[in-house]
Amino acid sequence: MGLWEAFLNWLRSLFFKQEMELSLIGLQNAGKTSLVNVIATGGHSEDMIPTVGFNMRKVMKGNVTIKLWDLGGQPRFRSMWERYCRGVSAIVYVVDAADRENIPISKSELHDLLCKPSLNGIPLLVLGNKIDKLDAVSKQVLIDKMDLSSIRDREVCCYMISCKNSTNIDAVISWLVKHSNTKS
Ligand SMILES: Nc1nc2c(ncn2[C@@H]2O[C@H](COP(=O)(O)OP(=O)(O)OP(=O)(O)O)[C@@H](O)[C@H]2O)c(=O)[nH]1
Ligand SMILES: [Mg+2]
Repeated sequence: MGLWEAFLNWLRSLFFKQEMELSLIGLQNAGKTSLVNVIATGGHSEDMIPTVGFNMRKVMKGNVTIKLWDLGGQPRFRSMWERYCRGVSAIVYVVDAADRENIPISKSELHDLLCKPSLNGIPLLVLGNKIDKLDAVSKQVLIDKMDLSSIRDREVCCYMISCKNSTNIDAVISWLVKHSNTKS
């Protein structure tokens, strides 16, 4: 970053509240909690405990404070998703790209959620996780299977990531930081 750009960013930070609130959604075992961990500490663990209900974590990235709602993905927790997505700066939807069998369920849960009028217009970041696995689908296949092109009422972006190998996590963080001013 050049000196002038850094100066402008600093100036901008004085006028804009660099804060954002996000919700992490997706089926159980998709890797939502792993994503929070890799964003917060850079670490990955194989044995994770399924999230019961939800967890809240605050992470600082540069001068942006990101408040993350990490929700449980098991069927019994899915009815809470909408409540925790209301008013957030962005919805991050995590999909296990290697679990081909469950992608159709993930798709229908996503589209059911986006139908809710309270979530109108909230930007969506879809993450195909676990691309370190050999049977992970490609980005184009994920976009098709999740029917992302049918979503027209909001900004949609998709990245393929691996929490295990930290692949593309930097792209995720810069997308998030770029969307932090929406609440200012
Ligand atoms: N190979 C591989 N495994 C991963 C990756 N990310 C997460 N996992 C594993 O996937 C499993 C589930 O991860 P979690 O982060 O607990 O999944 P979750 O989406 O939070 O699940 P719930 O809390 O039940 O909704 C764990 O065994 C992780 O180690 C990845 O990028 N690659
Ligand atoms: Mg979890």
